[in-house]
Amino acid sequence: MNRGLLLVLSGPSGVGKGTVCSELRRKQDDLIYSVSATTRAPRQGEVDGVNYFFRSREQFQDMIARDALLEYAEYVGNYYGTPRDFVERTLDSGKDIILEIEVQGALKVKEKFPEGVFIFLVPPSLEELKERITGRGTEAADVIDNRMSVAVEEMNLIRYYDYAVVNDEIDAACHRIQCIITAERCRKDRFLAGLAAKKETSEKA
Ligand SMILES: Nc1nc2c(ncn2[C@@H]2O[C@H](COP(=O)(O)OP(=O)(O)O)[C@@H](O)[C@H]2O)c(=O)[nH]1
Ligand SMILES: Nc1ncnc2c1ncn2[C@@H]1O[C@H](COP(=O)(O)OP(=O)(O)O)[C@@H](O)[C@H]1O
Repeated sequence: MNRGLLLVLSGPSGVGKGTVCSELRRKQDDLIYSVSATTRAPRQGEVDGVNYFFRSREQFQDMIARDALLEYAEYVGNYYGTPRDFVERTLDSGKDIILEIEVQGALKVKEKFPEGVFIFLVPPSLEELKERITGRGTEAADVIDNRMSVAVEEMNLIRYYDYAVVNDEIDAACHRIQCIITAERCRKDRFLAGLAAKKETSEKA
């Protein structure tokens, strides 16, 4: 069985990762979506096991100690991490999986899965980014300032990614990501077909 593709969607907080990923979820049902664990409190409407696995700091530290996380990061005072088993099992079953995570965690995933496809979502401008974070209304003013200064630093990490996708409009950004997925699937198929052809030639020789 060929392993599935590992896709990572990252970018600064407030750029629209969650929004674009939800849209992708509606449009692309042949992708598996990884659910992260976090110590942050659930926002209104968020459901444990669907949006996140909401855990205490002790529970999260226990997951770290058991090496149950593929990566984790402390972000604006809370832990966020990707449960390892689910990702490994999905890839082993040949299915493609997408992780929607912040940039530090994405780079840690890259160390472990350099063959992954790393997509950086870019805001149309920093002004628009601040408006989106403020407009969402989930953060206090000091947290917004903190997130903005983190965001400016995070933009520098774009060079480690395979693709940059501007999130000007949700539909357009989603479409660009779908094009990347199609292209990467074709590339993988061509690569595997090439390997099979080589094997056949060497077996004949
Ligand atoms: N490293 C890492 N980051 C994550 C994970 N899950 C979510 N994040 C990121 O953590 C940041 C904060 O997430 P959240 O509190 O839900 O806020 P929001 O995404 O800005 O609405 C976002 O950039 C998420 O993409 C994870 O498993 N690992
Ligand atoms: N293309 C877009 N145009 C306008 N607003 C957007 C766009 N994408 C996301 N948003 C809004 O920006 C805010 C932050 O989006 P969110 O998905 O929570 O970001 P992230 O997950 O990257 O932190 C939300 O209020 C969302 O509705």
